[in-house]
Amino acid sequence: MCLRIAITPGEPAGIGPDLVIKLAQQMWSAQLVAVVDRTIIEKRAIELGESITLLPFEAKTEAKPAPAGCLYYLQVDKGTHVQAGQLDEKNGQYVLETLRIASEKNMDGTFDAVVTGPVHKGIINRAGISFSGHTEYFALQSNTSDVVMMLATEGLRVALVTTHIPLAYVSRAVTTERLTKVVNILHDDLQSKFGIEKPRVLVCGLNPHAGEDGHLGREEIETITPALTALNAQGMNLIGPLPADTLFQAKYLDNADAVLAMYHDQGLPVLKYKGFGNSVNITLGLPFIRTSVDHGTALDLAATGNIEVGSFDLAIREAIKLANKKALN
Ligand SMILES: NC(=O)c1ccc[n+]([C@@H]2O[C@H](COP(=O)([O-])OP(=O)(O)OC[C@H]3O[C@@H](n4cnc5c(N)ncnc54)[C@H](O)[C@@H]3O)[C@@H](O)[C@H]2O)c1
Ligand SMILES: N[C@H](C(=O)O)[C@H](O)COP(=O)(O)O
Repeated sequence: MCLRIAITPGEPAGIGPDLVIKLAQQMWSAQLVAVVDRTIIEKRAIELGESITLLPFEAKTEAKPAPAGCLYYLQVDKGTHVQAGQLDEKNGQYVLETLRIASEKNMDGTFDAVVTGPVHKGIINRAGISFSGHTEYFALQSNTSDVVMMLATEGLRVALVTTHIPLAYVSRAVTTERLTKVVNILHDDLQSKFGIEKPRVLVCGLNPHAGEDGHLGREEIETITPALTALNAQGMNLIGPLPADTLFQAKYLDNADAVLAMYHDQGLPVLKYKGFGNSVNITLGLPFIRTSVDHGTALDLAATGNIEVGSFDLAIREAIKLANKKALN
């Protein structure tokens, strides 16, 4: 069976189109379908000096991979002219529309997964649309109340209790209810998607030194420890809350399947320091498979050809692997 994978290149002024063009130079085992305005790809290919043949996607025909140098596309009309490196809010709605279509067509079974290129959250908001990230957007589109952001690189997986919220809101967002839901989603997906029978998860504290017995904050005593105790009583293997500044060392990580961080910049800088460009972002708990790159729009590099494709390549491979596993179950 040939899988069908939707690819959203993301912000058109960023490196998403470049990544798609470069990765289409090889033949994939699945049918990759870019959800995009074809003129963006054609123009960027000329700017990069790459050749690419675009093939219209037809859902009714049998899925088959495109030959190297070719790419299937599903047309979505852009809002305005695209200049590499120059954000334009008139394309904000266009970017969102590519995500909406990818989501809808994953929900209806047209696609087996979606791999997203980087979007610029700021310009979408400037277009008048409240948007904090793909993770939250896909949750909303698929009517899923709770999802979990997890990034993975060789030897390290980091999942987050909270995602794209201001730091000032984090303490209030780390509730027993949210922790319980996140741990359950993480546990289930580590088992079902990654084949880990009894996941062992290291859980960070929220405060410096995990609160230092309450002298540096009480969230560990009042919220995190009781939640972990209750979940461990149900048979989970959660270790923590541990001081986040010292848990990221081989001594602890070698025996762990994932780290659960309380907030974005507690866990992701460590993950990206270890594996930037070679990591994948996976949304857990969604009704469909979604992977993404570990980097942003890199506006400074659009149309230069001077980009690393490692993370996008990994995101596609991971999506294919997860979709194959799902198809076998
Ligand atoms: N998956 C996503 O949609 C995603 C992920 C992260 C950030 N973002 C968004 O991207 C925008 C820009 O964020 P930023 O400037 O913090 O991060 P960035 O990743 O765009 O850039 C950080 C640095 O890394 C470099 N870089 C990034 N990707 C690269 C690649 N593939 N090859 C070579 N160099 C690369 C850039 O040139 C820059 O120097 C923000 O709006 C942010 O929210 C989106
Ligand atoms: N938090 C992600 C990262 O740092 O790589 C990134 O902003 C993308 O998030 P979404 O997948 O929710 O867009």
